[in-house]
Amino acid sequence: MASFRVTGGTRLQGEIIPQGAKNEALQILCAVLLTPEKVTIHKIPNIRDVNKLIELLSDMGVKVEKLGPESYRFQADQVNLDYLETEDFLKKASALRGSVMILGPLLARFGKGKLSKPGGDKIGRRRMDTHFFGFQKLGAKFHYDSKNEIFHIDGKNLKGTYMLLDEASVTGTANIVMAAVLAEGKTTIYNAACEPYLQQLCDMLNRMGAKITGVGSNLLHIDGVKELGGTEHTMLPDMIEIGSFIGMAAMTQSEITIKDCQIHRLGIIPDTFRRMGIQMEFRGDDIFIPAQKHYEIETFIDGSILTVADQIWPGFTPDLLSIVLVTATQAKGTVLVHQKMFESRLFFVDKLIDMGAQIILCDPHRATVIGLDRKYPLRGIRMTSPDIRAGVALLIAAMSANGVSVIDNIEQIDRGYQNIDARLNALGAKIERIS
Ligand SMILES: CC(=O)N[C@H]1[C@@H](OP(=O)(O)OP(=O)(O)OC[C@H]2O[C@@H](n3ccc(=O)[nH]c3=O)[C@H](O)[C@@H]2O)O[C@H](CO)[C@@H](O)[C@@H]1O
Ligand SMILES: C=C(OP(=O)(O)O)C(=O)O
Repeated sequence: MASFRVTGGTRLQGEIIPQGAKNEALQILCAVLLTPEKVTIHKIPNIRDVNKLIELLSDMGVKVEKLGPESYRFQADQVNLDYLETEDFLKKASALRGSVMILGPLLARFGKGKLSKPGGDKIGRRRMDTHFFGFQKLGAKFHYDSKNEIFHIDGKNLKGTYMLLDEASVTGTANIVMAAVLAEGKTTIYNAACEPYLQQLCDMLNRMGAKITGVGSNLLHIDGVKELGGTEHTMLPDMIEIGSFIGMAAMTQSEITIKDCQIHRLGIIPDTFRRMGIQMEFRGDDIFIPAQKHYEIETFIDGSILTVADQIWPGFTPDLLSIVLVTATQAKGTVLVHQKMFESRLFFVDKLIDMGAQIILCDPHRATVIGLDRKYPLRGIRMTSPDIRAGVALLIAAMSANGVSVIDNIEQIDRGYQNIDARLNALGAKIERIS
């Protein structure tokens, strides 16, 4: 297990380019299985989860050609379905959450799919019922081998239908859309998730010949087609990384410019950080954040405590709540952070409390942060990163703290943040990777 040794108290300065979006990449990479033709993808982040998925695709027989540091070409013209029967496949697939999205394409194109329980963050219950209900509505048969924790899905000749999803699951919607594009007839998906990741996936599928309308809304209409062709696709900048950099700049009193953010695709993210008192300026498509000694959290109009809660898109993404929370620890004012979706994502606050932050964990879903307004800096400590976003929140806390911190289990951070130590050190951070 590797660790970061972080010397706190340094200010960052300069420009940083966000990586391609992790959660978009996981969807887009799975979609290459839908066609025997070549698919070229740009701005693929060089992160653990994405690299594991590329390796899995390659082991399944997909031809993978690296064209440049962030560009690859894939061709799934000879997928080896026998590989799905191996222990190696089950083990590799269960190493990340995103692997679940190979099921939709496999079902659509080959009439069957199989997967062991996917990995990803241990942030509470992460059910997958929506995925399988959707496949079943399209006519597939689902079987769960509970002893070995293996999901089986079978069904040739999928038929389009109407479905109302029981929840707007992000990966669930992606999976069902990828199964439905090759089903016969019309599929309507209501209560679909509509994150930019999904908009990008649908746009890419349409370029491959799919017929999807309603993209960006929670009502998707899909006219099934017989086959899909190749295409070229470029990933959006990672909005979670952008939000992480905004919080990091505020906490460390740094002046940074986040380049090429595609601001119009960030939804409510910039406004949410503004409500935390963080100044930012849009300069074309860059976000400039000035060094700020103080930032004051707004109250609601009636004077009551601001609540920042997660919601399905276009609400505030749950993946940035840990960043909002850590940023609030040095703000002036109070905020209630309400993590509705996951029940184990706020427990990392005990580490921030050890560092000197004033936080009351009201229950597993809600934490009240009383900002210190920099009257007392956080203290460096040794801690473990429990999940990807808490990991970066702890990194931000350590960068702002007095003294040295050690963060263990940084594999969690490496899952989703590309070369983060080197990129931040280039701006003046002092982060050392130790093993
Ligand atoms: C690889 C990937 O893309 N992972 C993202 C994806 O995970 P993932 O697709 O696994 O998450 P889901 O959208 O399925 O669900 C997230 C959680 O929220 C709950 N839920 C979901 C929808 C809803 O309307 N109400 C509700 O309570 C679910 O039961 C689950 O506990 O979406 C999550 C929610 O944005 C993000 O945190 C993950 O980073
Ligand atoms: C929870 C996350 O990832 P995963 O779904 O891959 O665990 C995340 O990206 O914040």
